Amino acid sequence: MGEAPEIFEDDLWKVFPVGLEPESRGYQTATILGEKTYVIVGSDTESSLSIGIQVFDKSRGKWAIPTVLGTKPTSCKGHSAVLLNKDRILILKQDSTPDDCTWLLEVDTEFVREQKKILKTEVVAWSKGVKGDSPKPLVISGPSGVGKGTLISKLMKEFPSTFGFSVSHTTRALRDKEKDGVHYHFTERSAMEKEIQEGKFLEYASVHGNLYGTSIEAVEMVSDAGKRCILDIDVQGARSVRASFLKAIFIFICPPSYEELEKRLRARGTETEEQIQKRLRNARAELEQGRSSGLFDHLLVNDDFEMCYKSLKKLLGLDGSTEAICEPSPKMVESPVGHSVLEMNEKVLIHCGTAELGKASKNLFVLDASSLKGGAPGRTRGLNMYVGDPFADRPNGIKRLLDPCKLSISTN
Ligand SMILES: Nc1nc2c(ncn2[C@@H]2O[C@H](COP(=O)(O)OP(=O)(O)O)[C@@H](O)[C@H]2O)c(=O)[nH]1
Ligand SMILES: Nc1ncnc2c1ncn2[C@@H]1O[C@H](COP(=O)(O)OP(=O)(O)O)[C@@H](O)[C@H]1O
Repeated sequence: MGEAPEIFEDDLWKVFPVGLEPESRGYQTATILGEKTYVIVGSDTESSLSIGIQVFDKSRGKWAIPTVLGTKPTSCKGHSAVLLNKDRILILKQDSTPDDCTWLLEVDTEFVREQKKILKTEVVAWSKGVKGDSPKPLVISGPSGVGKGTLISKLMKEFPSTFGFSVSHTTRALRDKEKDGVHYHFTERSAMEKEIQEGKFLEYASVHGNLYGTSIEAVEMVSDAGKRCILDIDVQGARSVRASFLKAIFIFICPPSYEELEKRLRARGTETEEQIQKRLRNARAELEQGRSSGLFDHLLVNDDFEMCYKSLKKLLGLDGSTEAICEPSPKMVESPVGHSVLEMNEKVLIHCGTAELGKASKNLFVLDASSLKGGAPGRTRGLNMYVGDPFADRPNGIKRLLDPCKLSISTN
């Protein structure tokens, strides 16, 4: 599927890189941006369920295999590709589920340009397209034993469909009552370091002698479910998130006194004396930074637990008794089963590929890409799809189509 420019028909395949000669490729699209042509090759054979990318630089007459960042889509029976905003390629996967059909390959966005400078190679980056926006995540920090976990658990219990927890990775040992994949992803240091190298983490830090980190996927999975993501991370991590692409609300929890903090840590009984001493030493620096750095939007003192919980709910606008954070839950873009696409002024026309004559006009969808948010290394949000006609607001425009074809298109 997708339009391959003429140049590919004969000439380029003669110089196509080893391993991607015509016989071995399943299907491909070619998208031109300036001097570069991005060839996206998919295969739906069982041995190779992946999408590969090659870049042809016309000015140098050379092919390059770029460094590919971000979570990649799995392959499918075919895809359409269209250049969007002159910096990314919109990919619609054929025959895929609604939550997996829309992907973006960034080829010249700010993020990609930055990565090209750092890595000194050709770089492209994937992100998944998601309909609507997501609620701003909450970053909650504070010294060990201050009560972060207790506050977060209570909030999630009272508002289960509003909040979701970002499950961090850590190299520390599992405590009694903790579950792998629920409280943390307990992992080996070497495996975690490898994933950090691969750009899969939003932030990471060495805390009390162990490595902790938030994967991009951990946050995006909560947002995909339409929930506000809560990150329980240390001050170093909060600083990294502040500097990242993620726009969040930063809350610092303080103890009423250092002595009370020590009392709570001991009463919890989950650490050895040596570990308690280490946590208490670190608490001094954390409290200083948390209180004075200007990093946090809100400071809460956890003296009386119920009072502190009430203050937390108040600042989140949850002091009413019902569960209500009035932000729309994002839904994945739903797309037609088979299609061809064409880009016009930030609107993408998607033509449903049924062969039935006379029904063609009913199968026109418009994807509005004029207010995209986010992007690699996370999700691209703000893609909106509707049935209709992009010229509807023009005097001589084609009549707006309101008759959805058999496919369901979700709206906000
Ligand atoms: N930077 C960072 N810190 C984390 C992450 N997950 C947990 N932490 C922090 O690591 C510290 C230790 O956490 P933990 O071992 O669960 O002990 P606790 O805070 O005493 O319950 C706390 O300050 C957490 O906020 C993470 O993904 N990134
Ligand atoms: N306001 C409070 N007053 C007294 N004890 C508290 C209060 N908040 C939390 N705790 C207790 O302090 C201990 C540490 O709390 P926890 O939530 O595990 O801290 P953190 O996640 O910040 O390390 C727990 O045993 C918890 O029950």
